[in-house]
Amino acid sequence: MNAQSQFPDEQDANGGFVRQADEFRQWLGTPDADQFPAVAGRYHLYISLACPWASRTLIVRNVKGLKKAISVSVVDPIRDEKGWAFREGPGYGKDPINGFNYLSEAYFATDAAFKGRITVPVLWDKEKAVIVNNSEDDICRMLNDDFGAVAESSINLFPAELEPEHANLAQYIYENVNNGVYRAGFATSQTEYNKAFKALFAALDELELRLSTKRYLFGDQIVEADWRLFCTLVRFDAVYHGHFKCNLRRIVDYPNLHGYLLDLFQHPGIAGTVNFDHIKRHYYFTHDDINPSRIVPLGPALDFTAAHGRDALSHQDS
Ligand SMILES: N[C@@H](CCC(=O)N[C@@H](CS)C(=O)NCC(=O)O)C(=O)O
Repeated sequence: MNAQSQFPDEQDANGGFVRQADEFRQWLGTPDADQFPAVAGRYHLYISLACPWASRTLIVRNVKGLKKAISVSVVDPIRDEKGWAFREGPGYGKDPINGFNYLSEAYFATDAAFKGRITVPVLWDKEKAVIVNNSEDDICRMLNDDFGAVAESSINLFPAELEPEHANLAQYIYENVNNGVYRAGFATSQTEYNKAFKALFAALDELELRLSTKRYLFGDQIVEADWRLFCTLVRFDAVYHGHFKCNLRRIVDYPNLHGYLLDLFQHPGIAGTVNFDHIKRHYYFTHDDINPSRIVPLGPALDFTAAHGRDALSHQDS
């Protein structure tokens, strides 16, 4: 018999965690350009700084130079039975756009019959007052592709010449690392936990090797898959290692992954997207099936300002 699941609707018969599909998948610019033109000032991102999926959208917004064009608000990291809420606190605040108390209000304003889990990130259209999209993959792609000259940076996080390898690696990272830590943490049977755990550490070993000769996943250029991997790595030692029982090794035990993590953390616009108070309080407090005492550990000591030593790998290949 399997243990009680954190999300009973997202559990298979073997005790494996099967994530729900994103519900809102409309696109900015073409082909829905009349509906949702990609213009400055019209869209708002609702995020949690605890959430790895939402943080990726914030990172893409920052590195693309869309801070002025797309506004952001941050929910309270503590999610209770009413879901994500807007309250005043350190690093989060009230909803400046709609005055919502709960993120669920955005979902029900868009679809009164919505029945799934209320998740971040959400890309909100201030003009139509609806959710455009709640898939972080779609949102990252739209922020990269669709804002043209509105984006202050011309960096391309999805270079055409790297496809399809980039998409394949992103999918591999999603399955084994980003969602792999959740599959380990939310498993309700030993067998499913073991499977997720082994796949996760096999993937980390493979990525460690890959990063021994390349500064970033594809050489000198930072692409979306790097930020995707970063969002899990930066949370790993603080929460996944303990809370999700991903404890074969820590990221500090992998010389290349650790240096790579520090390198990305120290990239302009990134450190401010990482909030360990939100990250730790969210995971340890909110998943009460996994941590019923809701005690938030005080450690580990982490130093993201240490020298990363990765510059030497630049220009070696790619
Ligand atoms: N859209 C993402 C998932 C987003 C997601 O699950 N976000 C979490 C926070 S990390 C959330 O909002 N959870 C709300 C809940 O569990 O009720 C995906 O399907 O891959």
